[in-house]
Amino acid sequence: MKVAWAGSRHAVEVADRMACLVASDPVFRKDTRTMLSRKELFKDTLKKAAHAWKRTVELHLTEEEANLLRLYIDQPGYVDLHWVMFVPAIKGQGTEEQQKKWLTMAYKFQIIGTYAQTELGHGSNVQGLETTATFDPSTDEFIMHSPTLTSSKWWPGGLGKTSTHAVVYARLITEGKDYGIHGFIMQLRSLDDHSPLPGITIGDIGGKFGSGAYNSMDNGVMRLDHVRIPRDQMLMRLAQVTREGKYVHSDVPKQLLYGTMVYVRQTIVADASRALSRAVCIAVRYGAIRKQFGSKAGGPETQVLNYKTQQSRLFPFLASAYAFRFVGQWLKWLYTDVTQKLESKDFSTLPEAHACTAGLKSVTTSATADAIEECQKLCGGHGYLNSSGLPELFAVNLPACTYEGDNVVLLLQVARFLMKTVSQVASGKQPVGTTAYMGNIQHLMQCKSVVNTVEDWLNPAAIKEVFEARALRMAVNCAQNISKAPSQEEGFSELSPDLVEAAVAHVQLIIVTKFIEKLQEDILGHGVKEQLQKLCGIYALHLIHNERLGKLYAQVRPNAVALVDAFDYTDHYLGSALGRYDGDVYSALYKEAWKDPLNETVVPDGYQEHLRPLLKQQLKLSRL
Ligand SMILES: CCCCC/C=C\C/C=C\C/C=C\C/C=C\C/C=C\C=C\C(=O)SCCNC(=O)CCNC(=O)[C@H](O)C(C)(C)COP(=O)(O)OP(=O)(O)OC[C@H]1O[C@@H](n2cnc3c(N)ncnc32)[C@H](O)[C@@H]1OP(=O)(O)O
Ligand SMILES: Cc1cc2nc3c(=O)[nH]c(=O)nc-3n(C[C@H](O)[C@H](O)[C@H](O)COP(=O)(O)OP(=O)(O)OC[C@H]3O[C@@H](n4cnc5c(N)ncnc54)[C@H](O)[C@@H]3O)c2cc1C
Repeated sequence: MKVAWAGSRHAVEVADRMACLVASDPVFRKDTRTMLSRKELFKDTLKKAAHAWKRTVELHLTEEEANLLRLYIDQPGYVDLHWVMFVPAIKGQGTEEQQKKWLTMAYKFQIIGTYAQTELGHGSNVQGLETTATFDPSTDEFIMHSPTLTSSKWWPGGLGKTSTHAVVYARLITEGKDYGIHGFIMQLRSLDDHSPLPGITIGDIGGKFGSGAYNSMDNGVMRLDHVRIPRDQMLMRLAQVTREGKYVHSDVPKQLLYGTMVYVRQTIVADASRALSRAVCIAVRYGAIRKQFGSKAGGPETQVLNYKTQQSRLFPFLASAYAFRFVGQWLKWLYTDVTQKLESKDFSTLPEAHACTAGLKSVTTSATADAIEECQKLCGGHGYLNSSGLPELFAVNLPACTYEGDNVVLLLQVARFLMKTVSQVASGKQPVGTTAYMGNIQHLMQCKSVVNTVEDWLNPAAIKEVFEARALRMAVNCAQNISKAPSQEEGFSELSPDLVEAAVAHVQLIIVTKFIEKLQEDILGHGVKEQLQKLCGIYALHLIHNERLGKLYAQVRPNAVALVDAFDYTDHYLGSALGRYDGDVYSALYKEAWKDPLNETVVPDGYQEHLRPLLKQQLKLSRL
């Protein structure tokens, strides 16, 4: 089962090695992280990142191993933005020459970069960004400026205190004309003493939700006051400005400017499956240990995991963790395929890549955030403790519903793609890729229920057809209602709640389809495929509230712990007294409690000043 989850024996081996490397290194301890002040936590993050780099160099780690090291350290910090966004942005939007110059320094960590797109006034609406980059032909420079308060760059990770450079997105103005948003490389801080360069005001935007969590990341604010950069620091793969100031657009779609976001969205689907699997691992293992209430005859108490209500709340999340893992593996293939096609100037699959990355990022992160919160409740009071690992897991992963694109905004992008497809089908064009099912419109719009017997509900072909019919009917219904509106734009706006639902149905069809396709592969291990088939059934049927679920839950229960052990997480990475592999929950909870600084003294600070006088006064009053 480990191989099915990890993807290959090699992946299992590398993951185990990196997880143990982190778990065995005291510098990477994280059990006291939620007890640190914001400044202590930030400094701890700098220490960990520097140590991780040192170990990477000492051990000659590969890029795959170094990424896993960063992942198992599990502490958001500037390195994430450097590797996950700054480097990909230069790769995707820089010329060969610019890549050579800047990536050489970035790979050697001679500079630390971030991705500065969002502003105080605009995040979702990229075309509404206000920062300006005005070309000055007299000096062959761009003048980078924040013309308004709302144009302040706001949120970029690492911007506050660590990044020395950034890819800054700004309105390109030359010869008096505004050509819209383009990317520029800017140095922000001195490489000698780390002080901000002239004209740059920069700092952290302040504390964020949850203790520990994303507070390890210095999300920053930056204002630019007519800062000059050389013309060759405009990322010029997609468009150029000549020495004379002429704007020249390359023969590539302007949406490639958004390429970095598409890349990160596809990685986030894998992150969501990982975060969800961690929460499910904790809740399932704890549910097998925790006993509450026994038979009336005074028999042994019952494992809470045996309660049908616990199973009906928890097992869909177990199934979703596997479903998101498999669709994330497919999405990584799709992204790679589209990127290869782009190299040969084949842009035909760009819309599909945008719709799939946007839709899957949205659906998986929303489901994961909701599931982690529910896993906290599934663990009762102890799920609320930081030592359970669940509050921090929730706090770190909740923003994934917003960063890299607000989930509703992204679903509306999917809806736009679906409406275009429906109109193309109406004009006789055969859809391909993830919308191919829409070409079967006659059959799917009229087909009676393809599932008549209870057993049909476990027939993958029948389930797939049910999800195709559901998605198609919702999309066609929206298209028909939009066509009745005074204009396409008004109709789209009026129908946007329904369009979001139709987009979710389409994305859930993709997830179900990829789970079914995964089960058609050779899957190693005795009985593994059968278990995955049950999880596929649970994932699909829980989305349409089917009465077969109870039987499936009962069939999965005996293997539930084995299914979460297959995630192969160390206790260090799981970071949970409830989810420990050895199940020694109560002694772990008790031990963790005493680490809290509040327990450093038996009589608490503040007693003499505030509690003792009060108690004495009340005692005196009671004797009057
Ligand atoms: C982080 C640490 C965690 C610790 C754990 C450790 C390790 C974990 C491993 C790695 C970390 C993983 C993840 C962490 C990474 C990120 C988190 C941290 C940082 C976050 C960074 C950010 O948030 S960066 C900023 C993100 N911002 C956005 O996403 C903005 C969203 N808005 C947009 O994308 C656009 O504004 C828009 C798409 C909504 C609208 O764009 P617009 O230009 O207005 O276009 P239209 O809507 O008019 O459409 C025009 C046509 O273009 C098509 N299109 C739009 N977008 C794209 C695209 N991206 N690709 C291709 N095509 C696109 C659109 O479909 C239209 O086409 P048609 O005209 O044919 O319909
Ligand atoms: C932890 C974290 C890290 C981040 N890191 C970075 C970073 O490194 N670099 C960077 O550039 N940015 C970063 N961001 C910013 C992030 O990308 C934006 O917050 C995100 O794109 C959402 O944009 P917004 O904040 O403007 O939300 P808004 O768009 O203002 O959303 C507010 C509400 O308006 C709704 N809404 C907006 N437009 C529409 C519409 N057309 N139709 C219907 N509803 C709509 C949304 O659904 C939402 O409910 C980060 C954010 C977070 C939380």
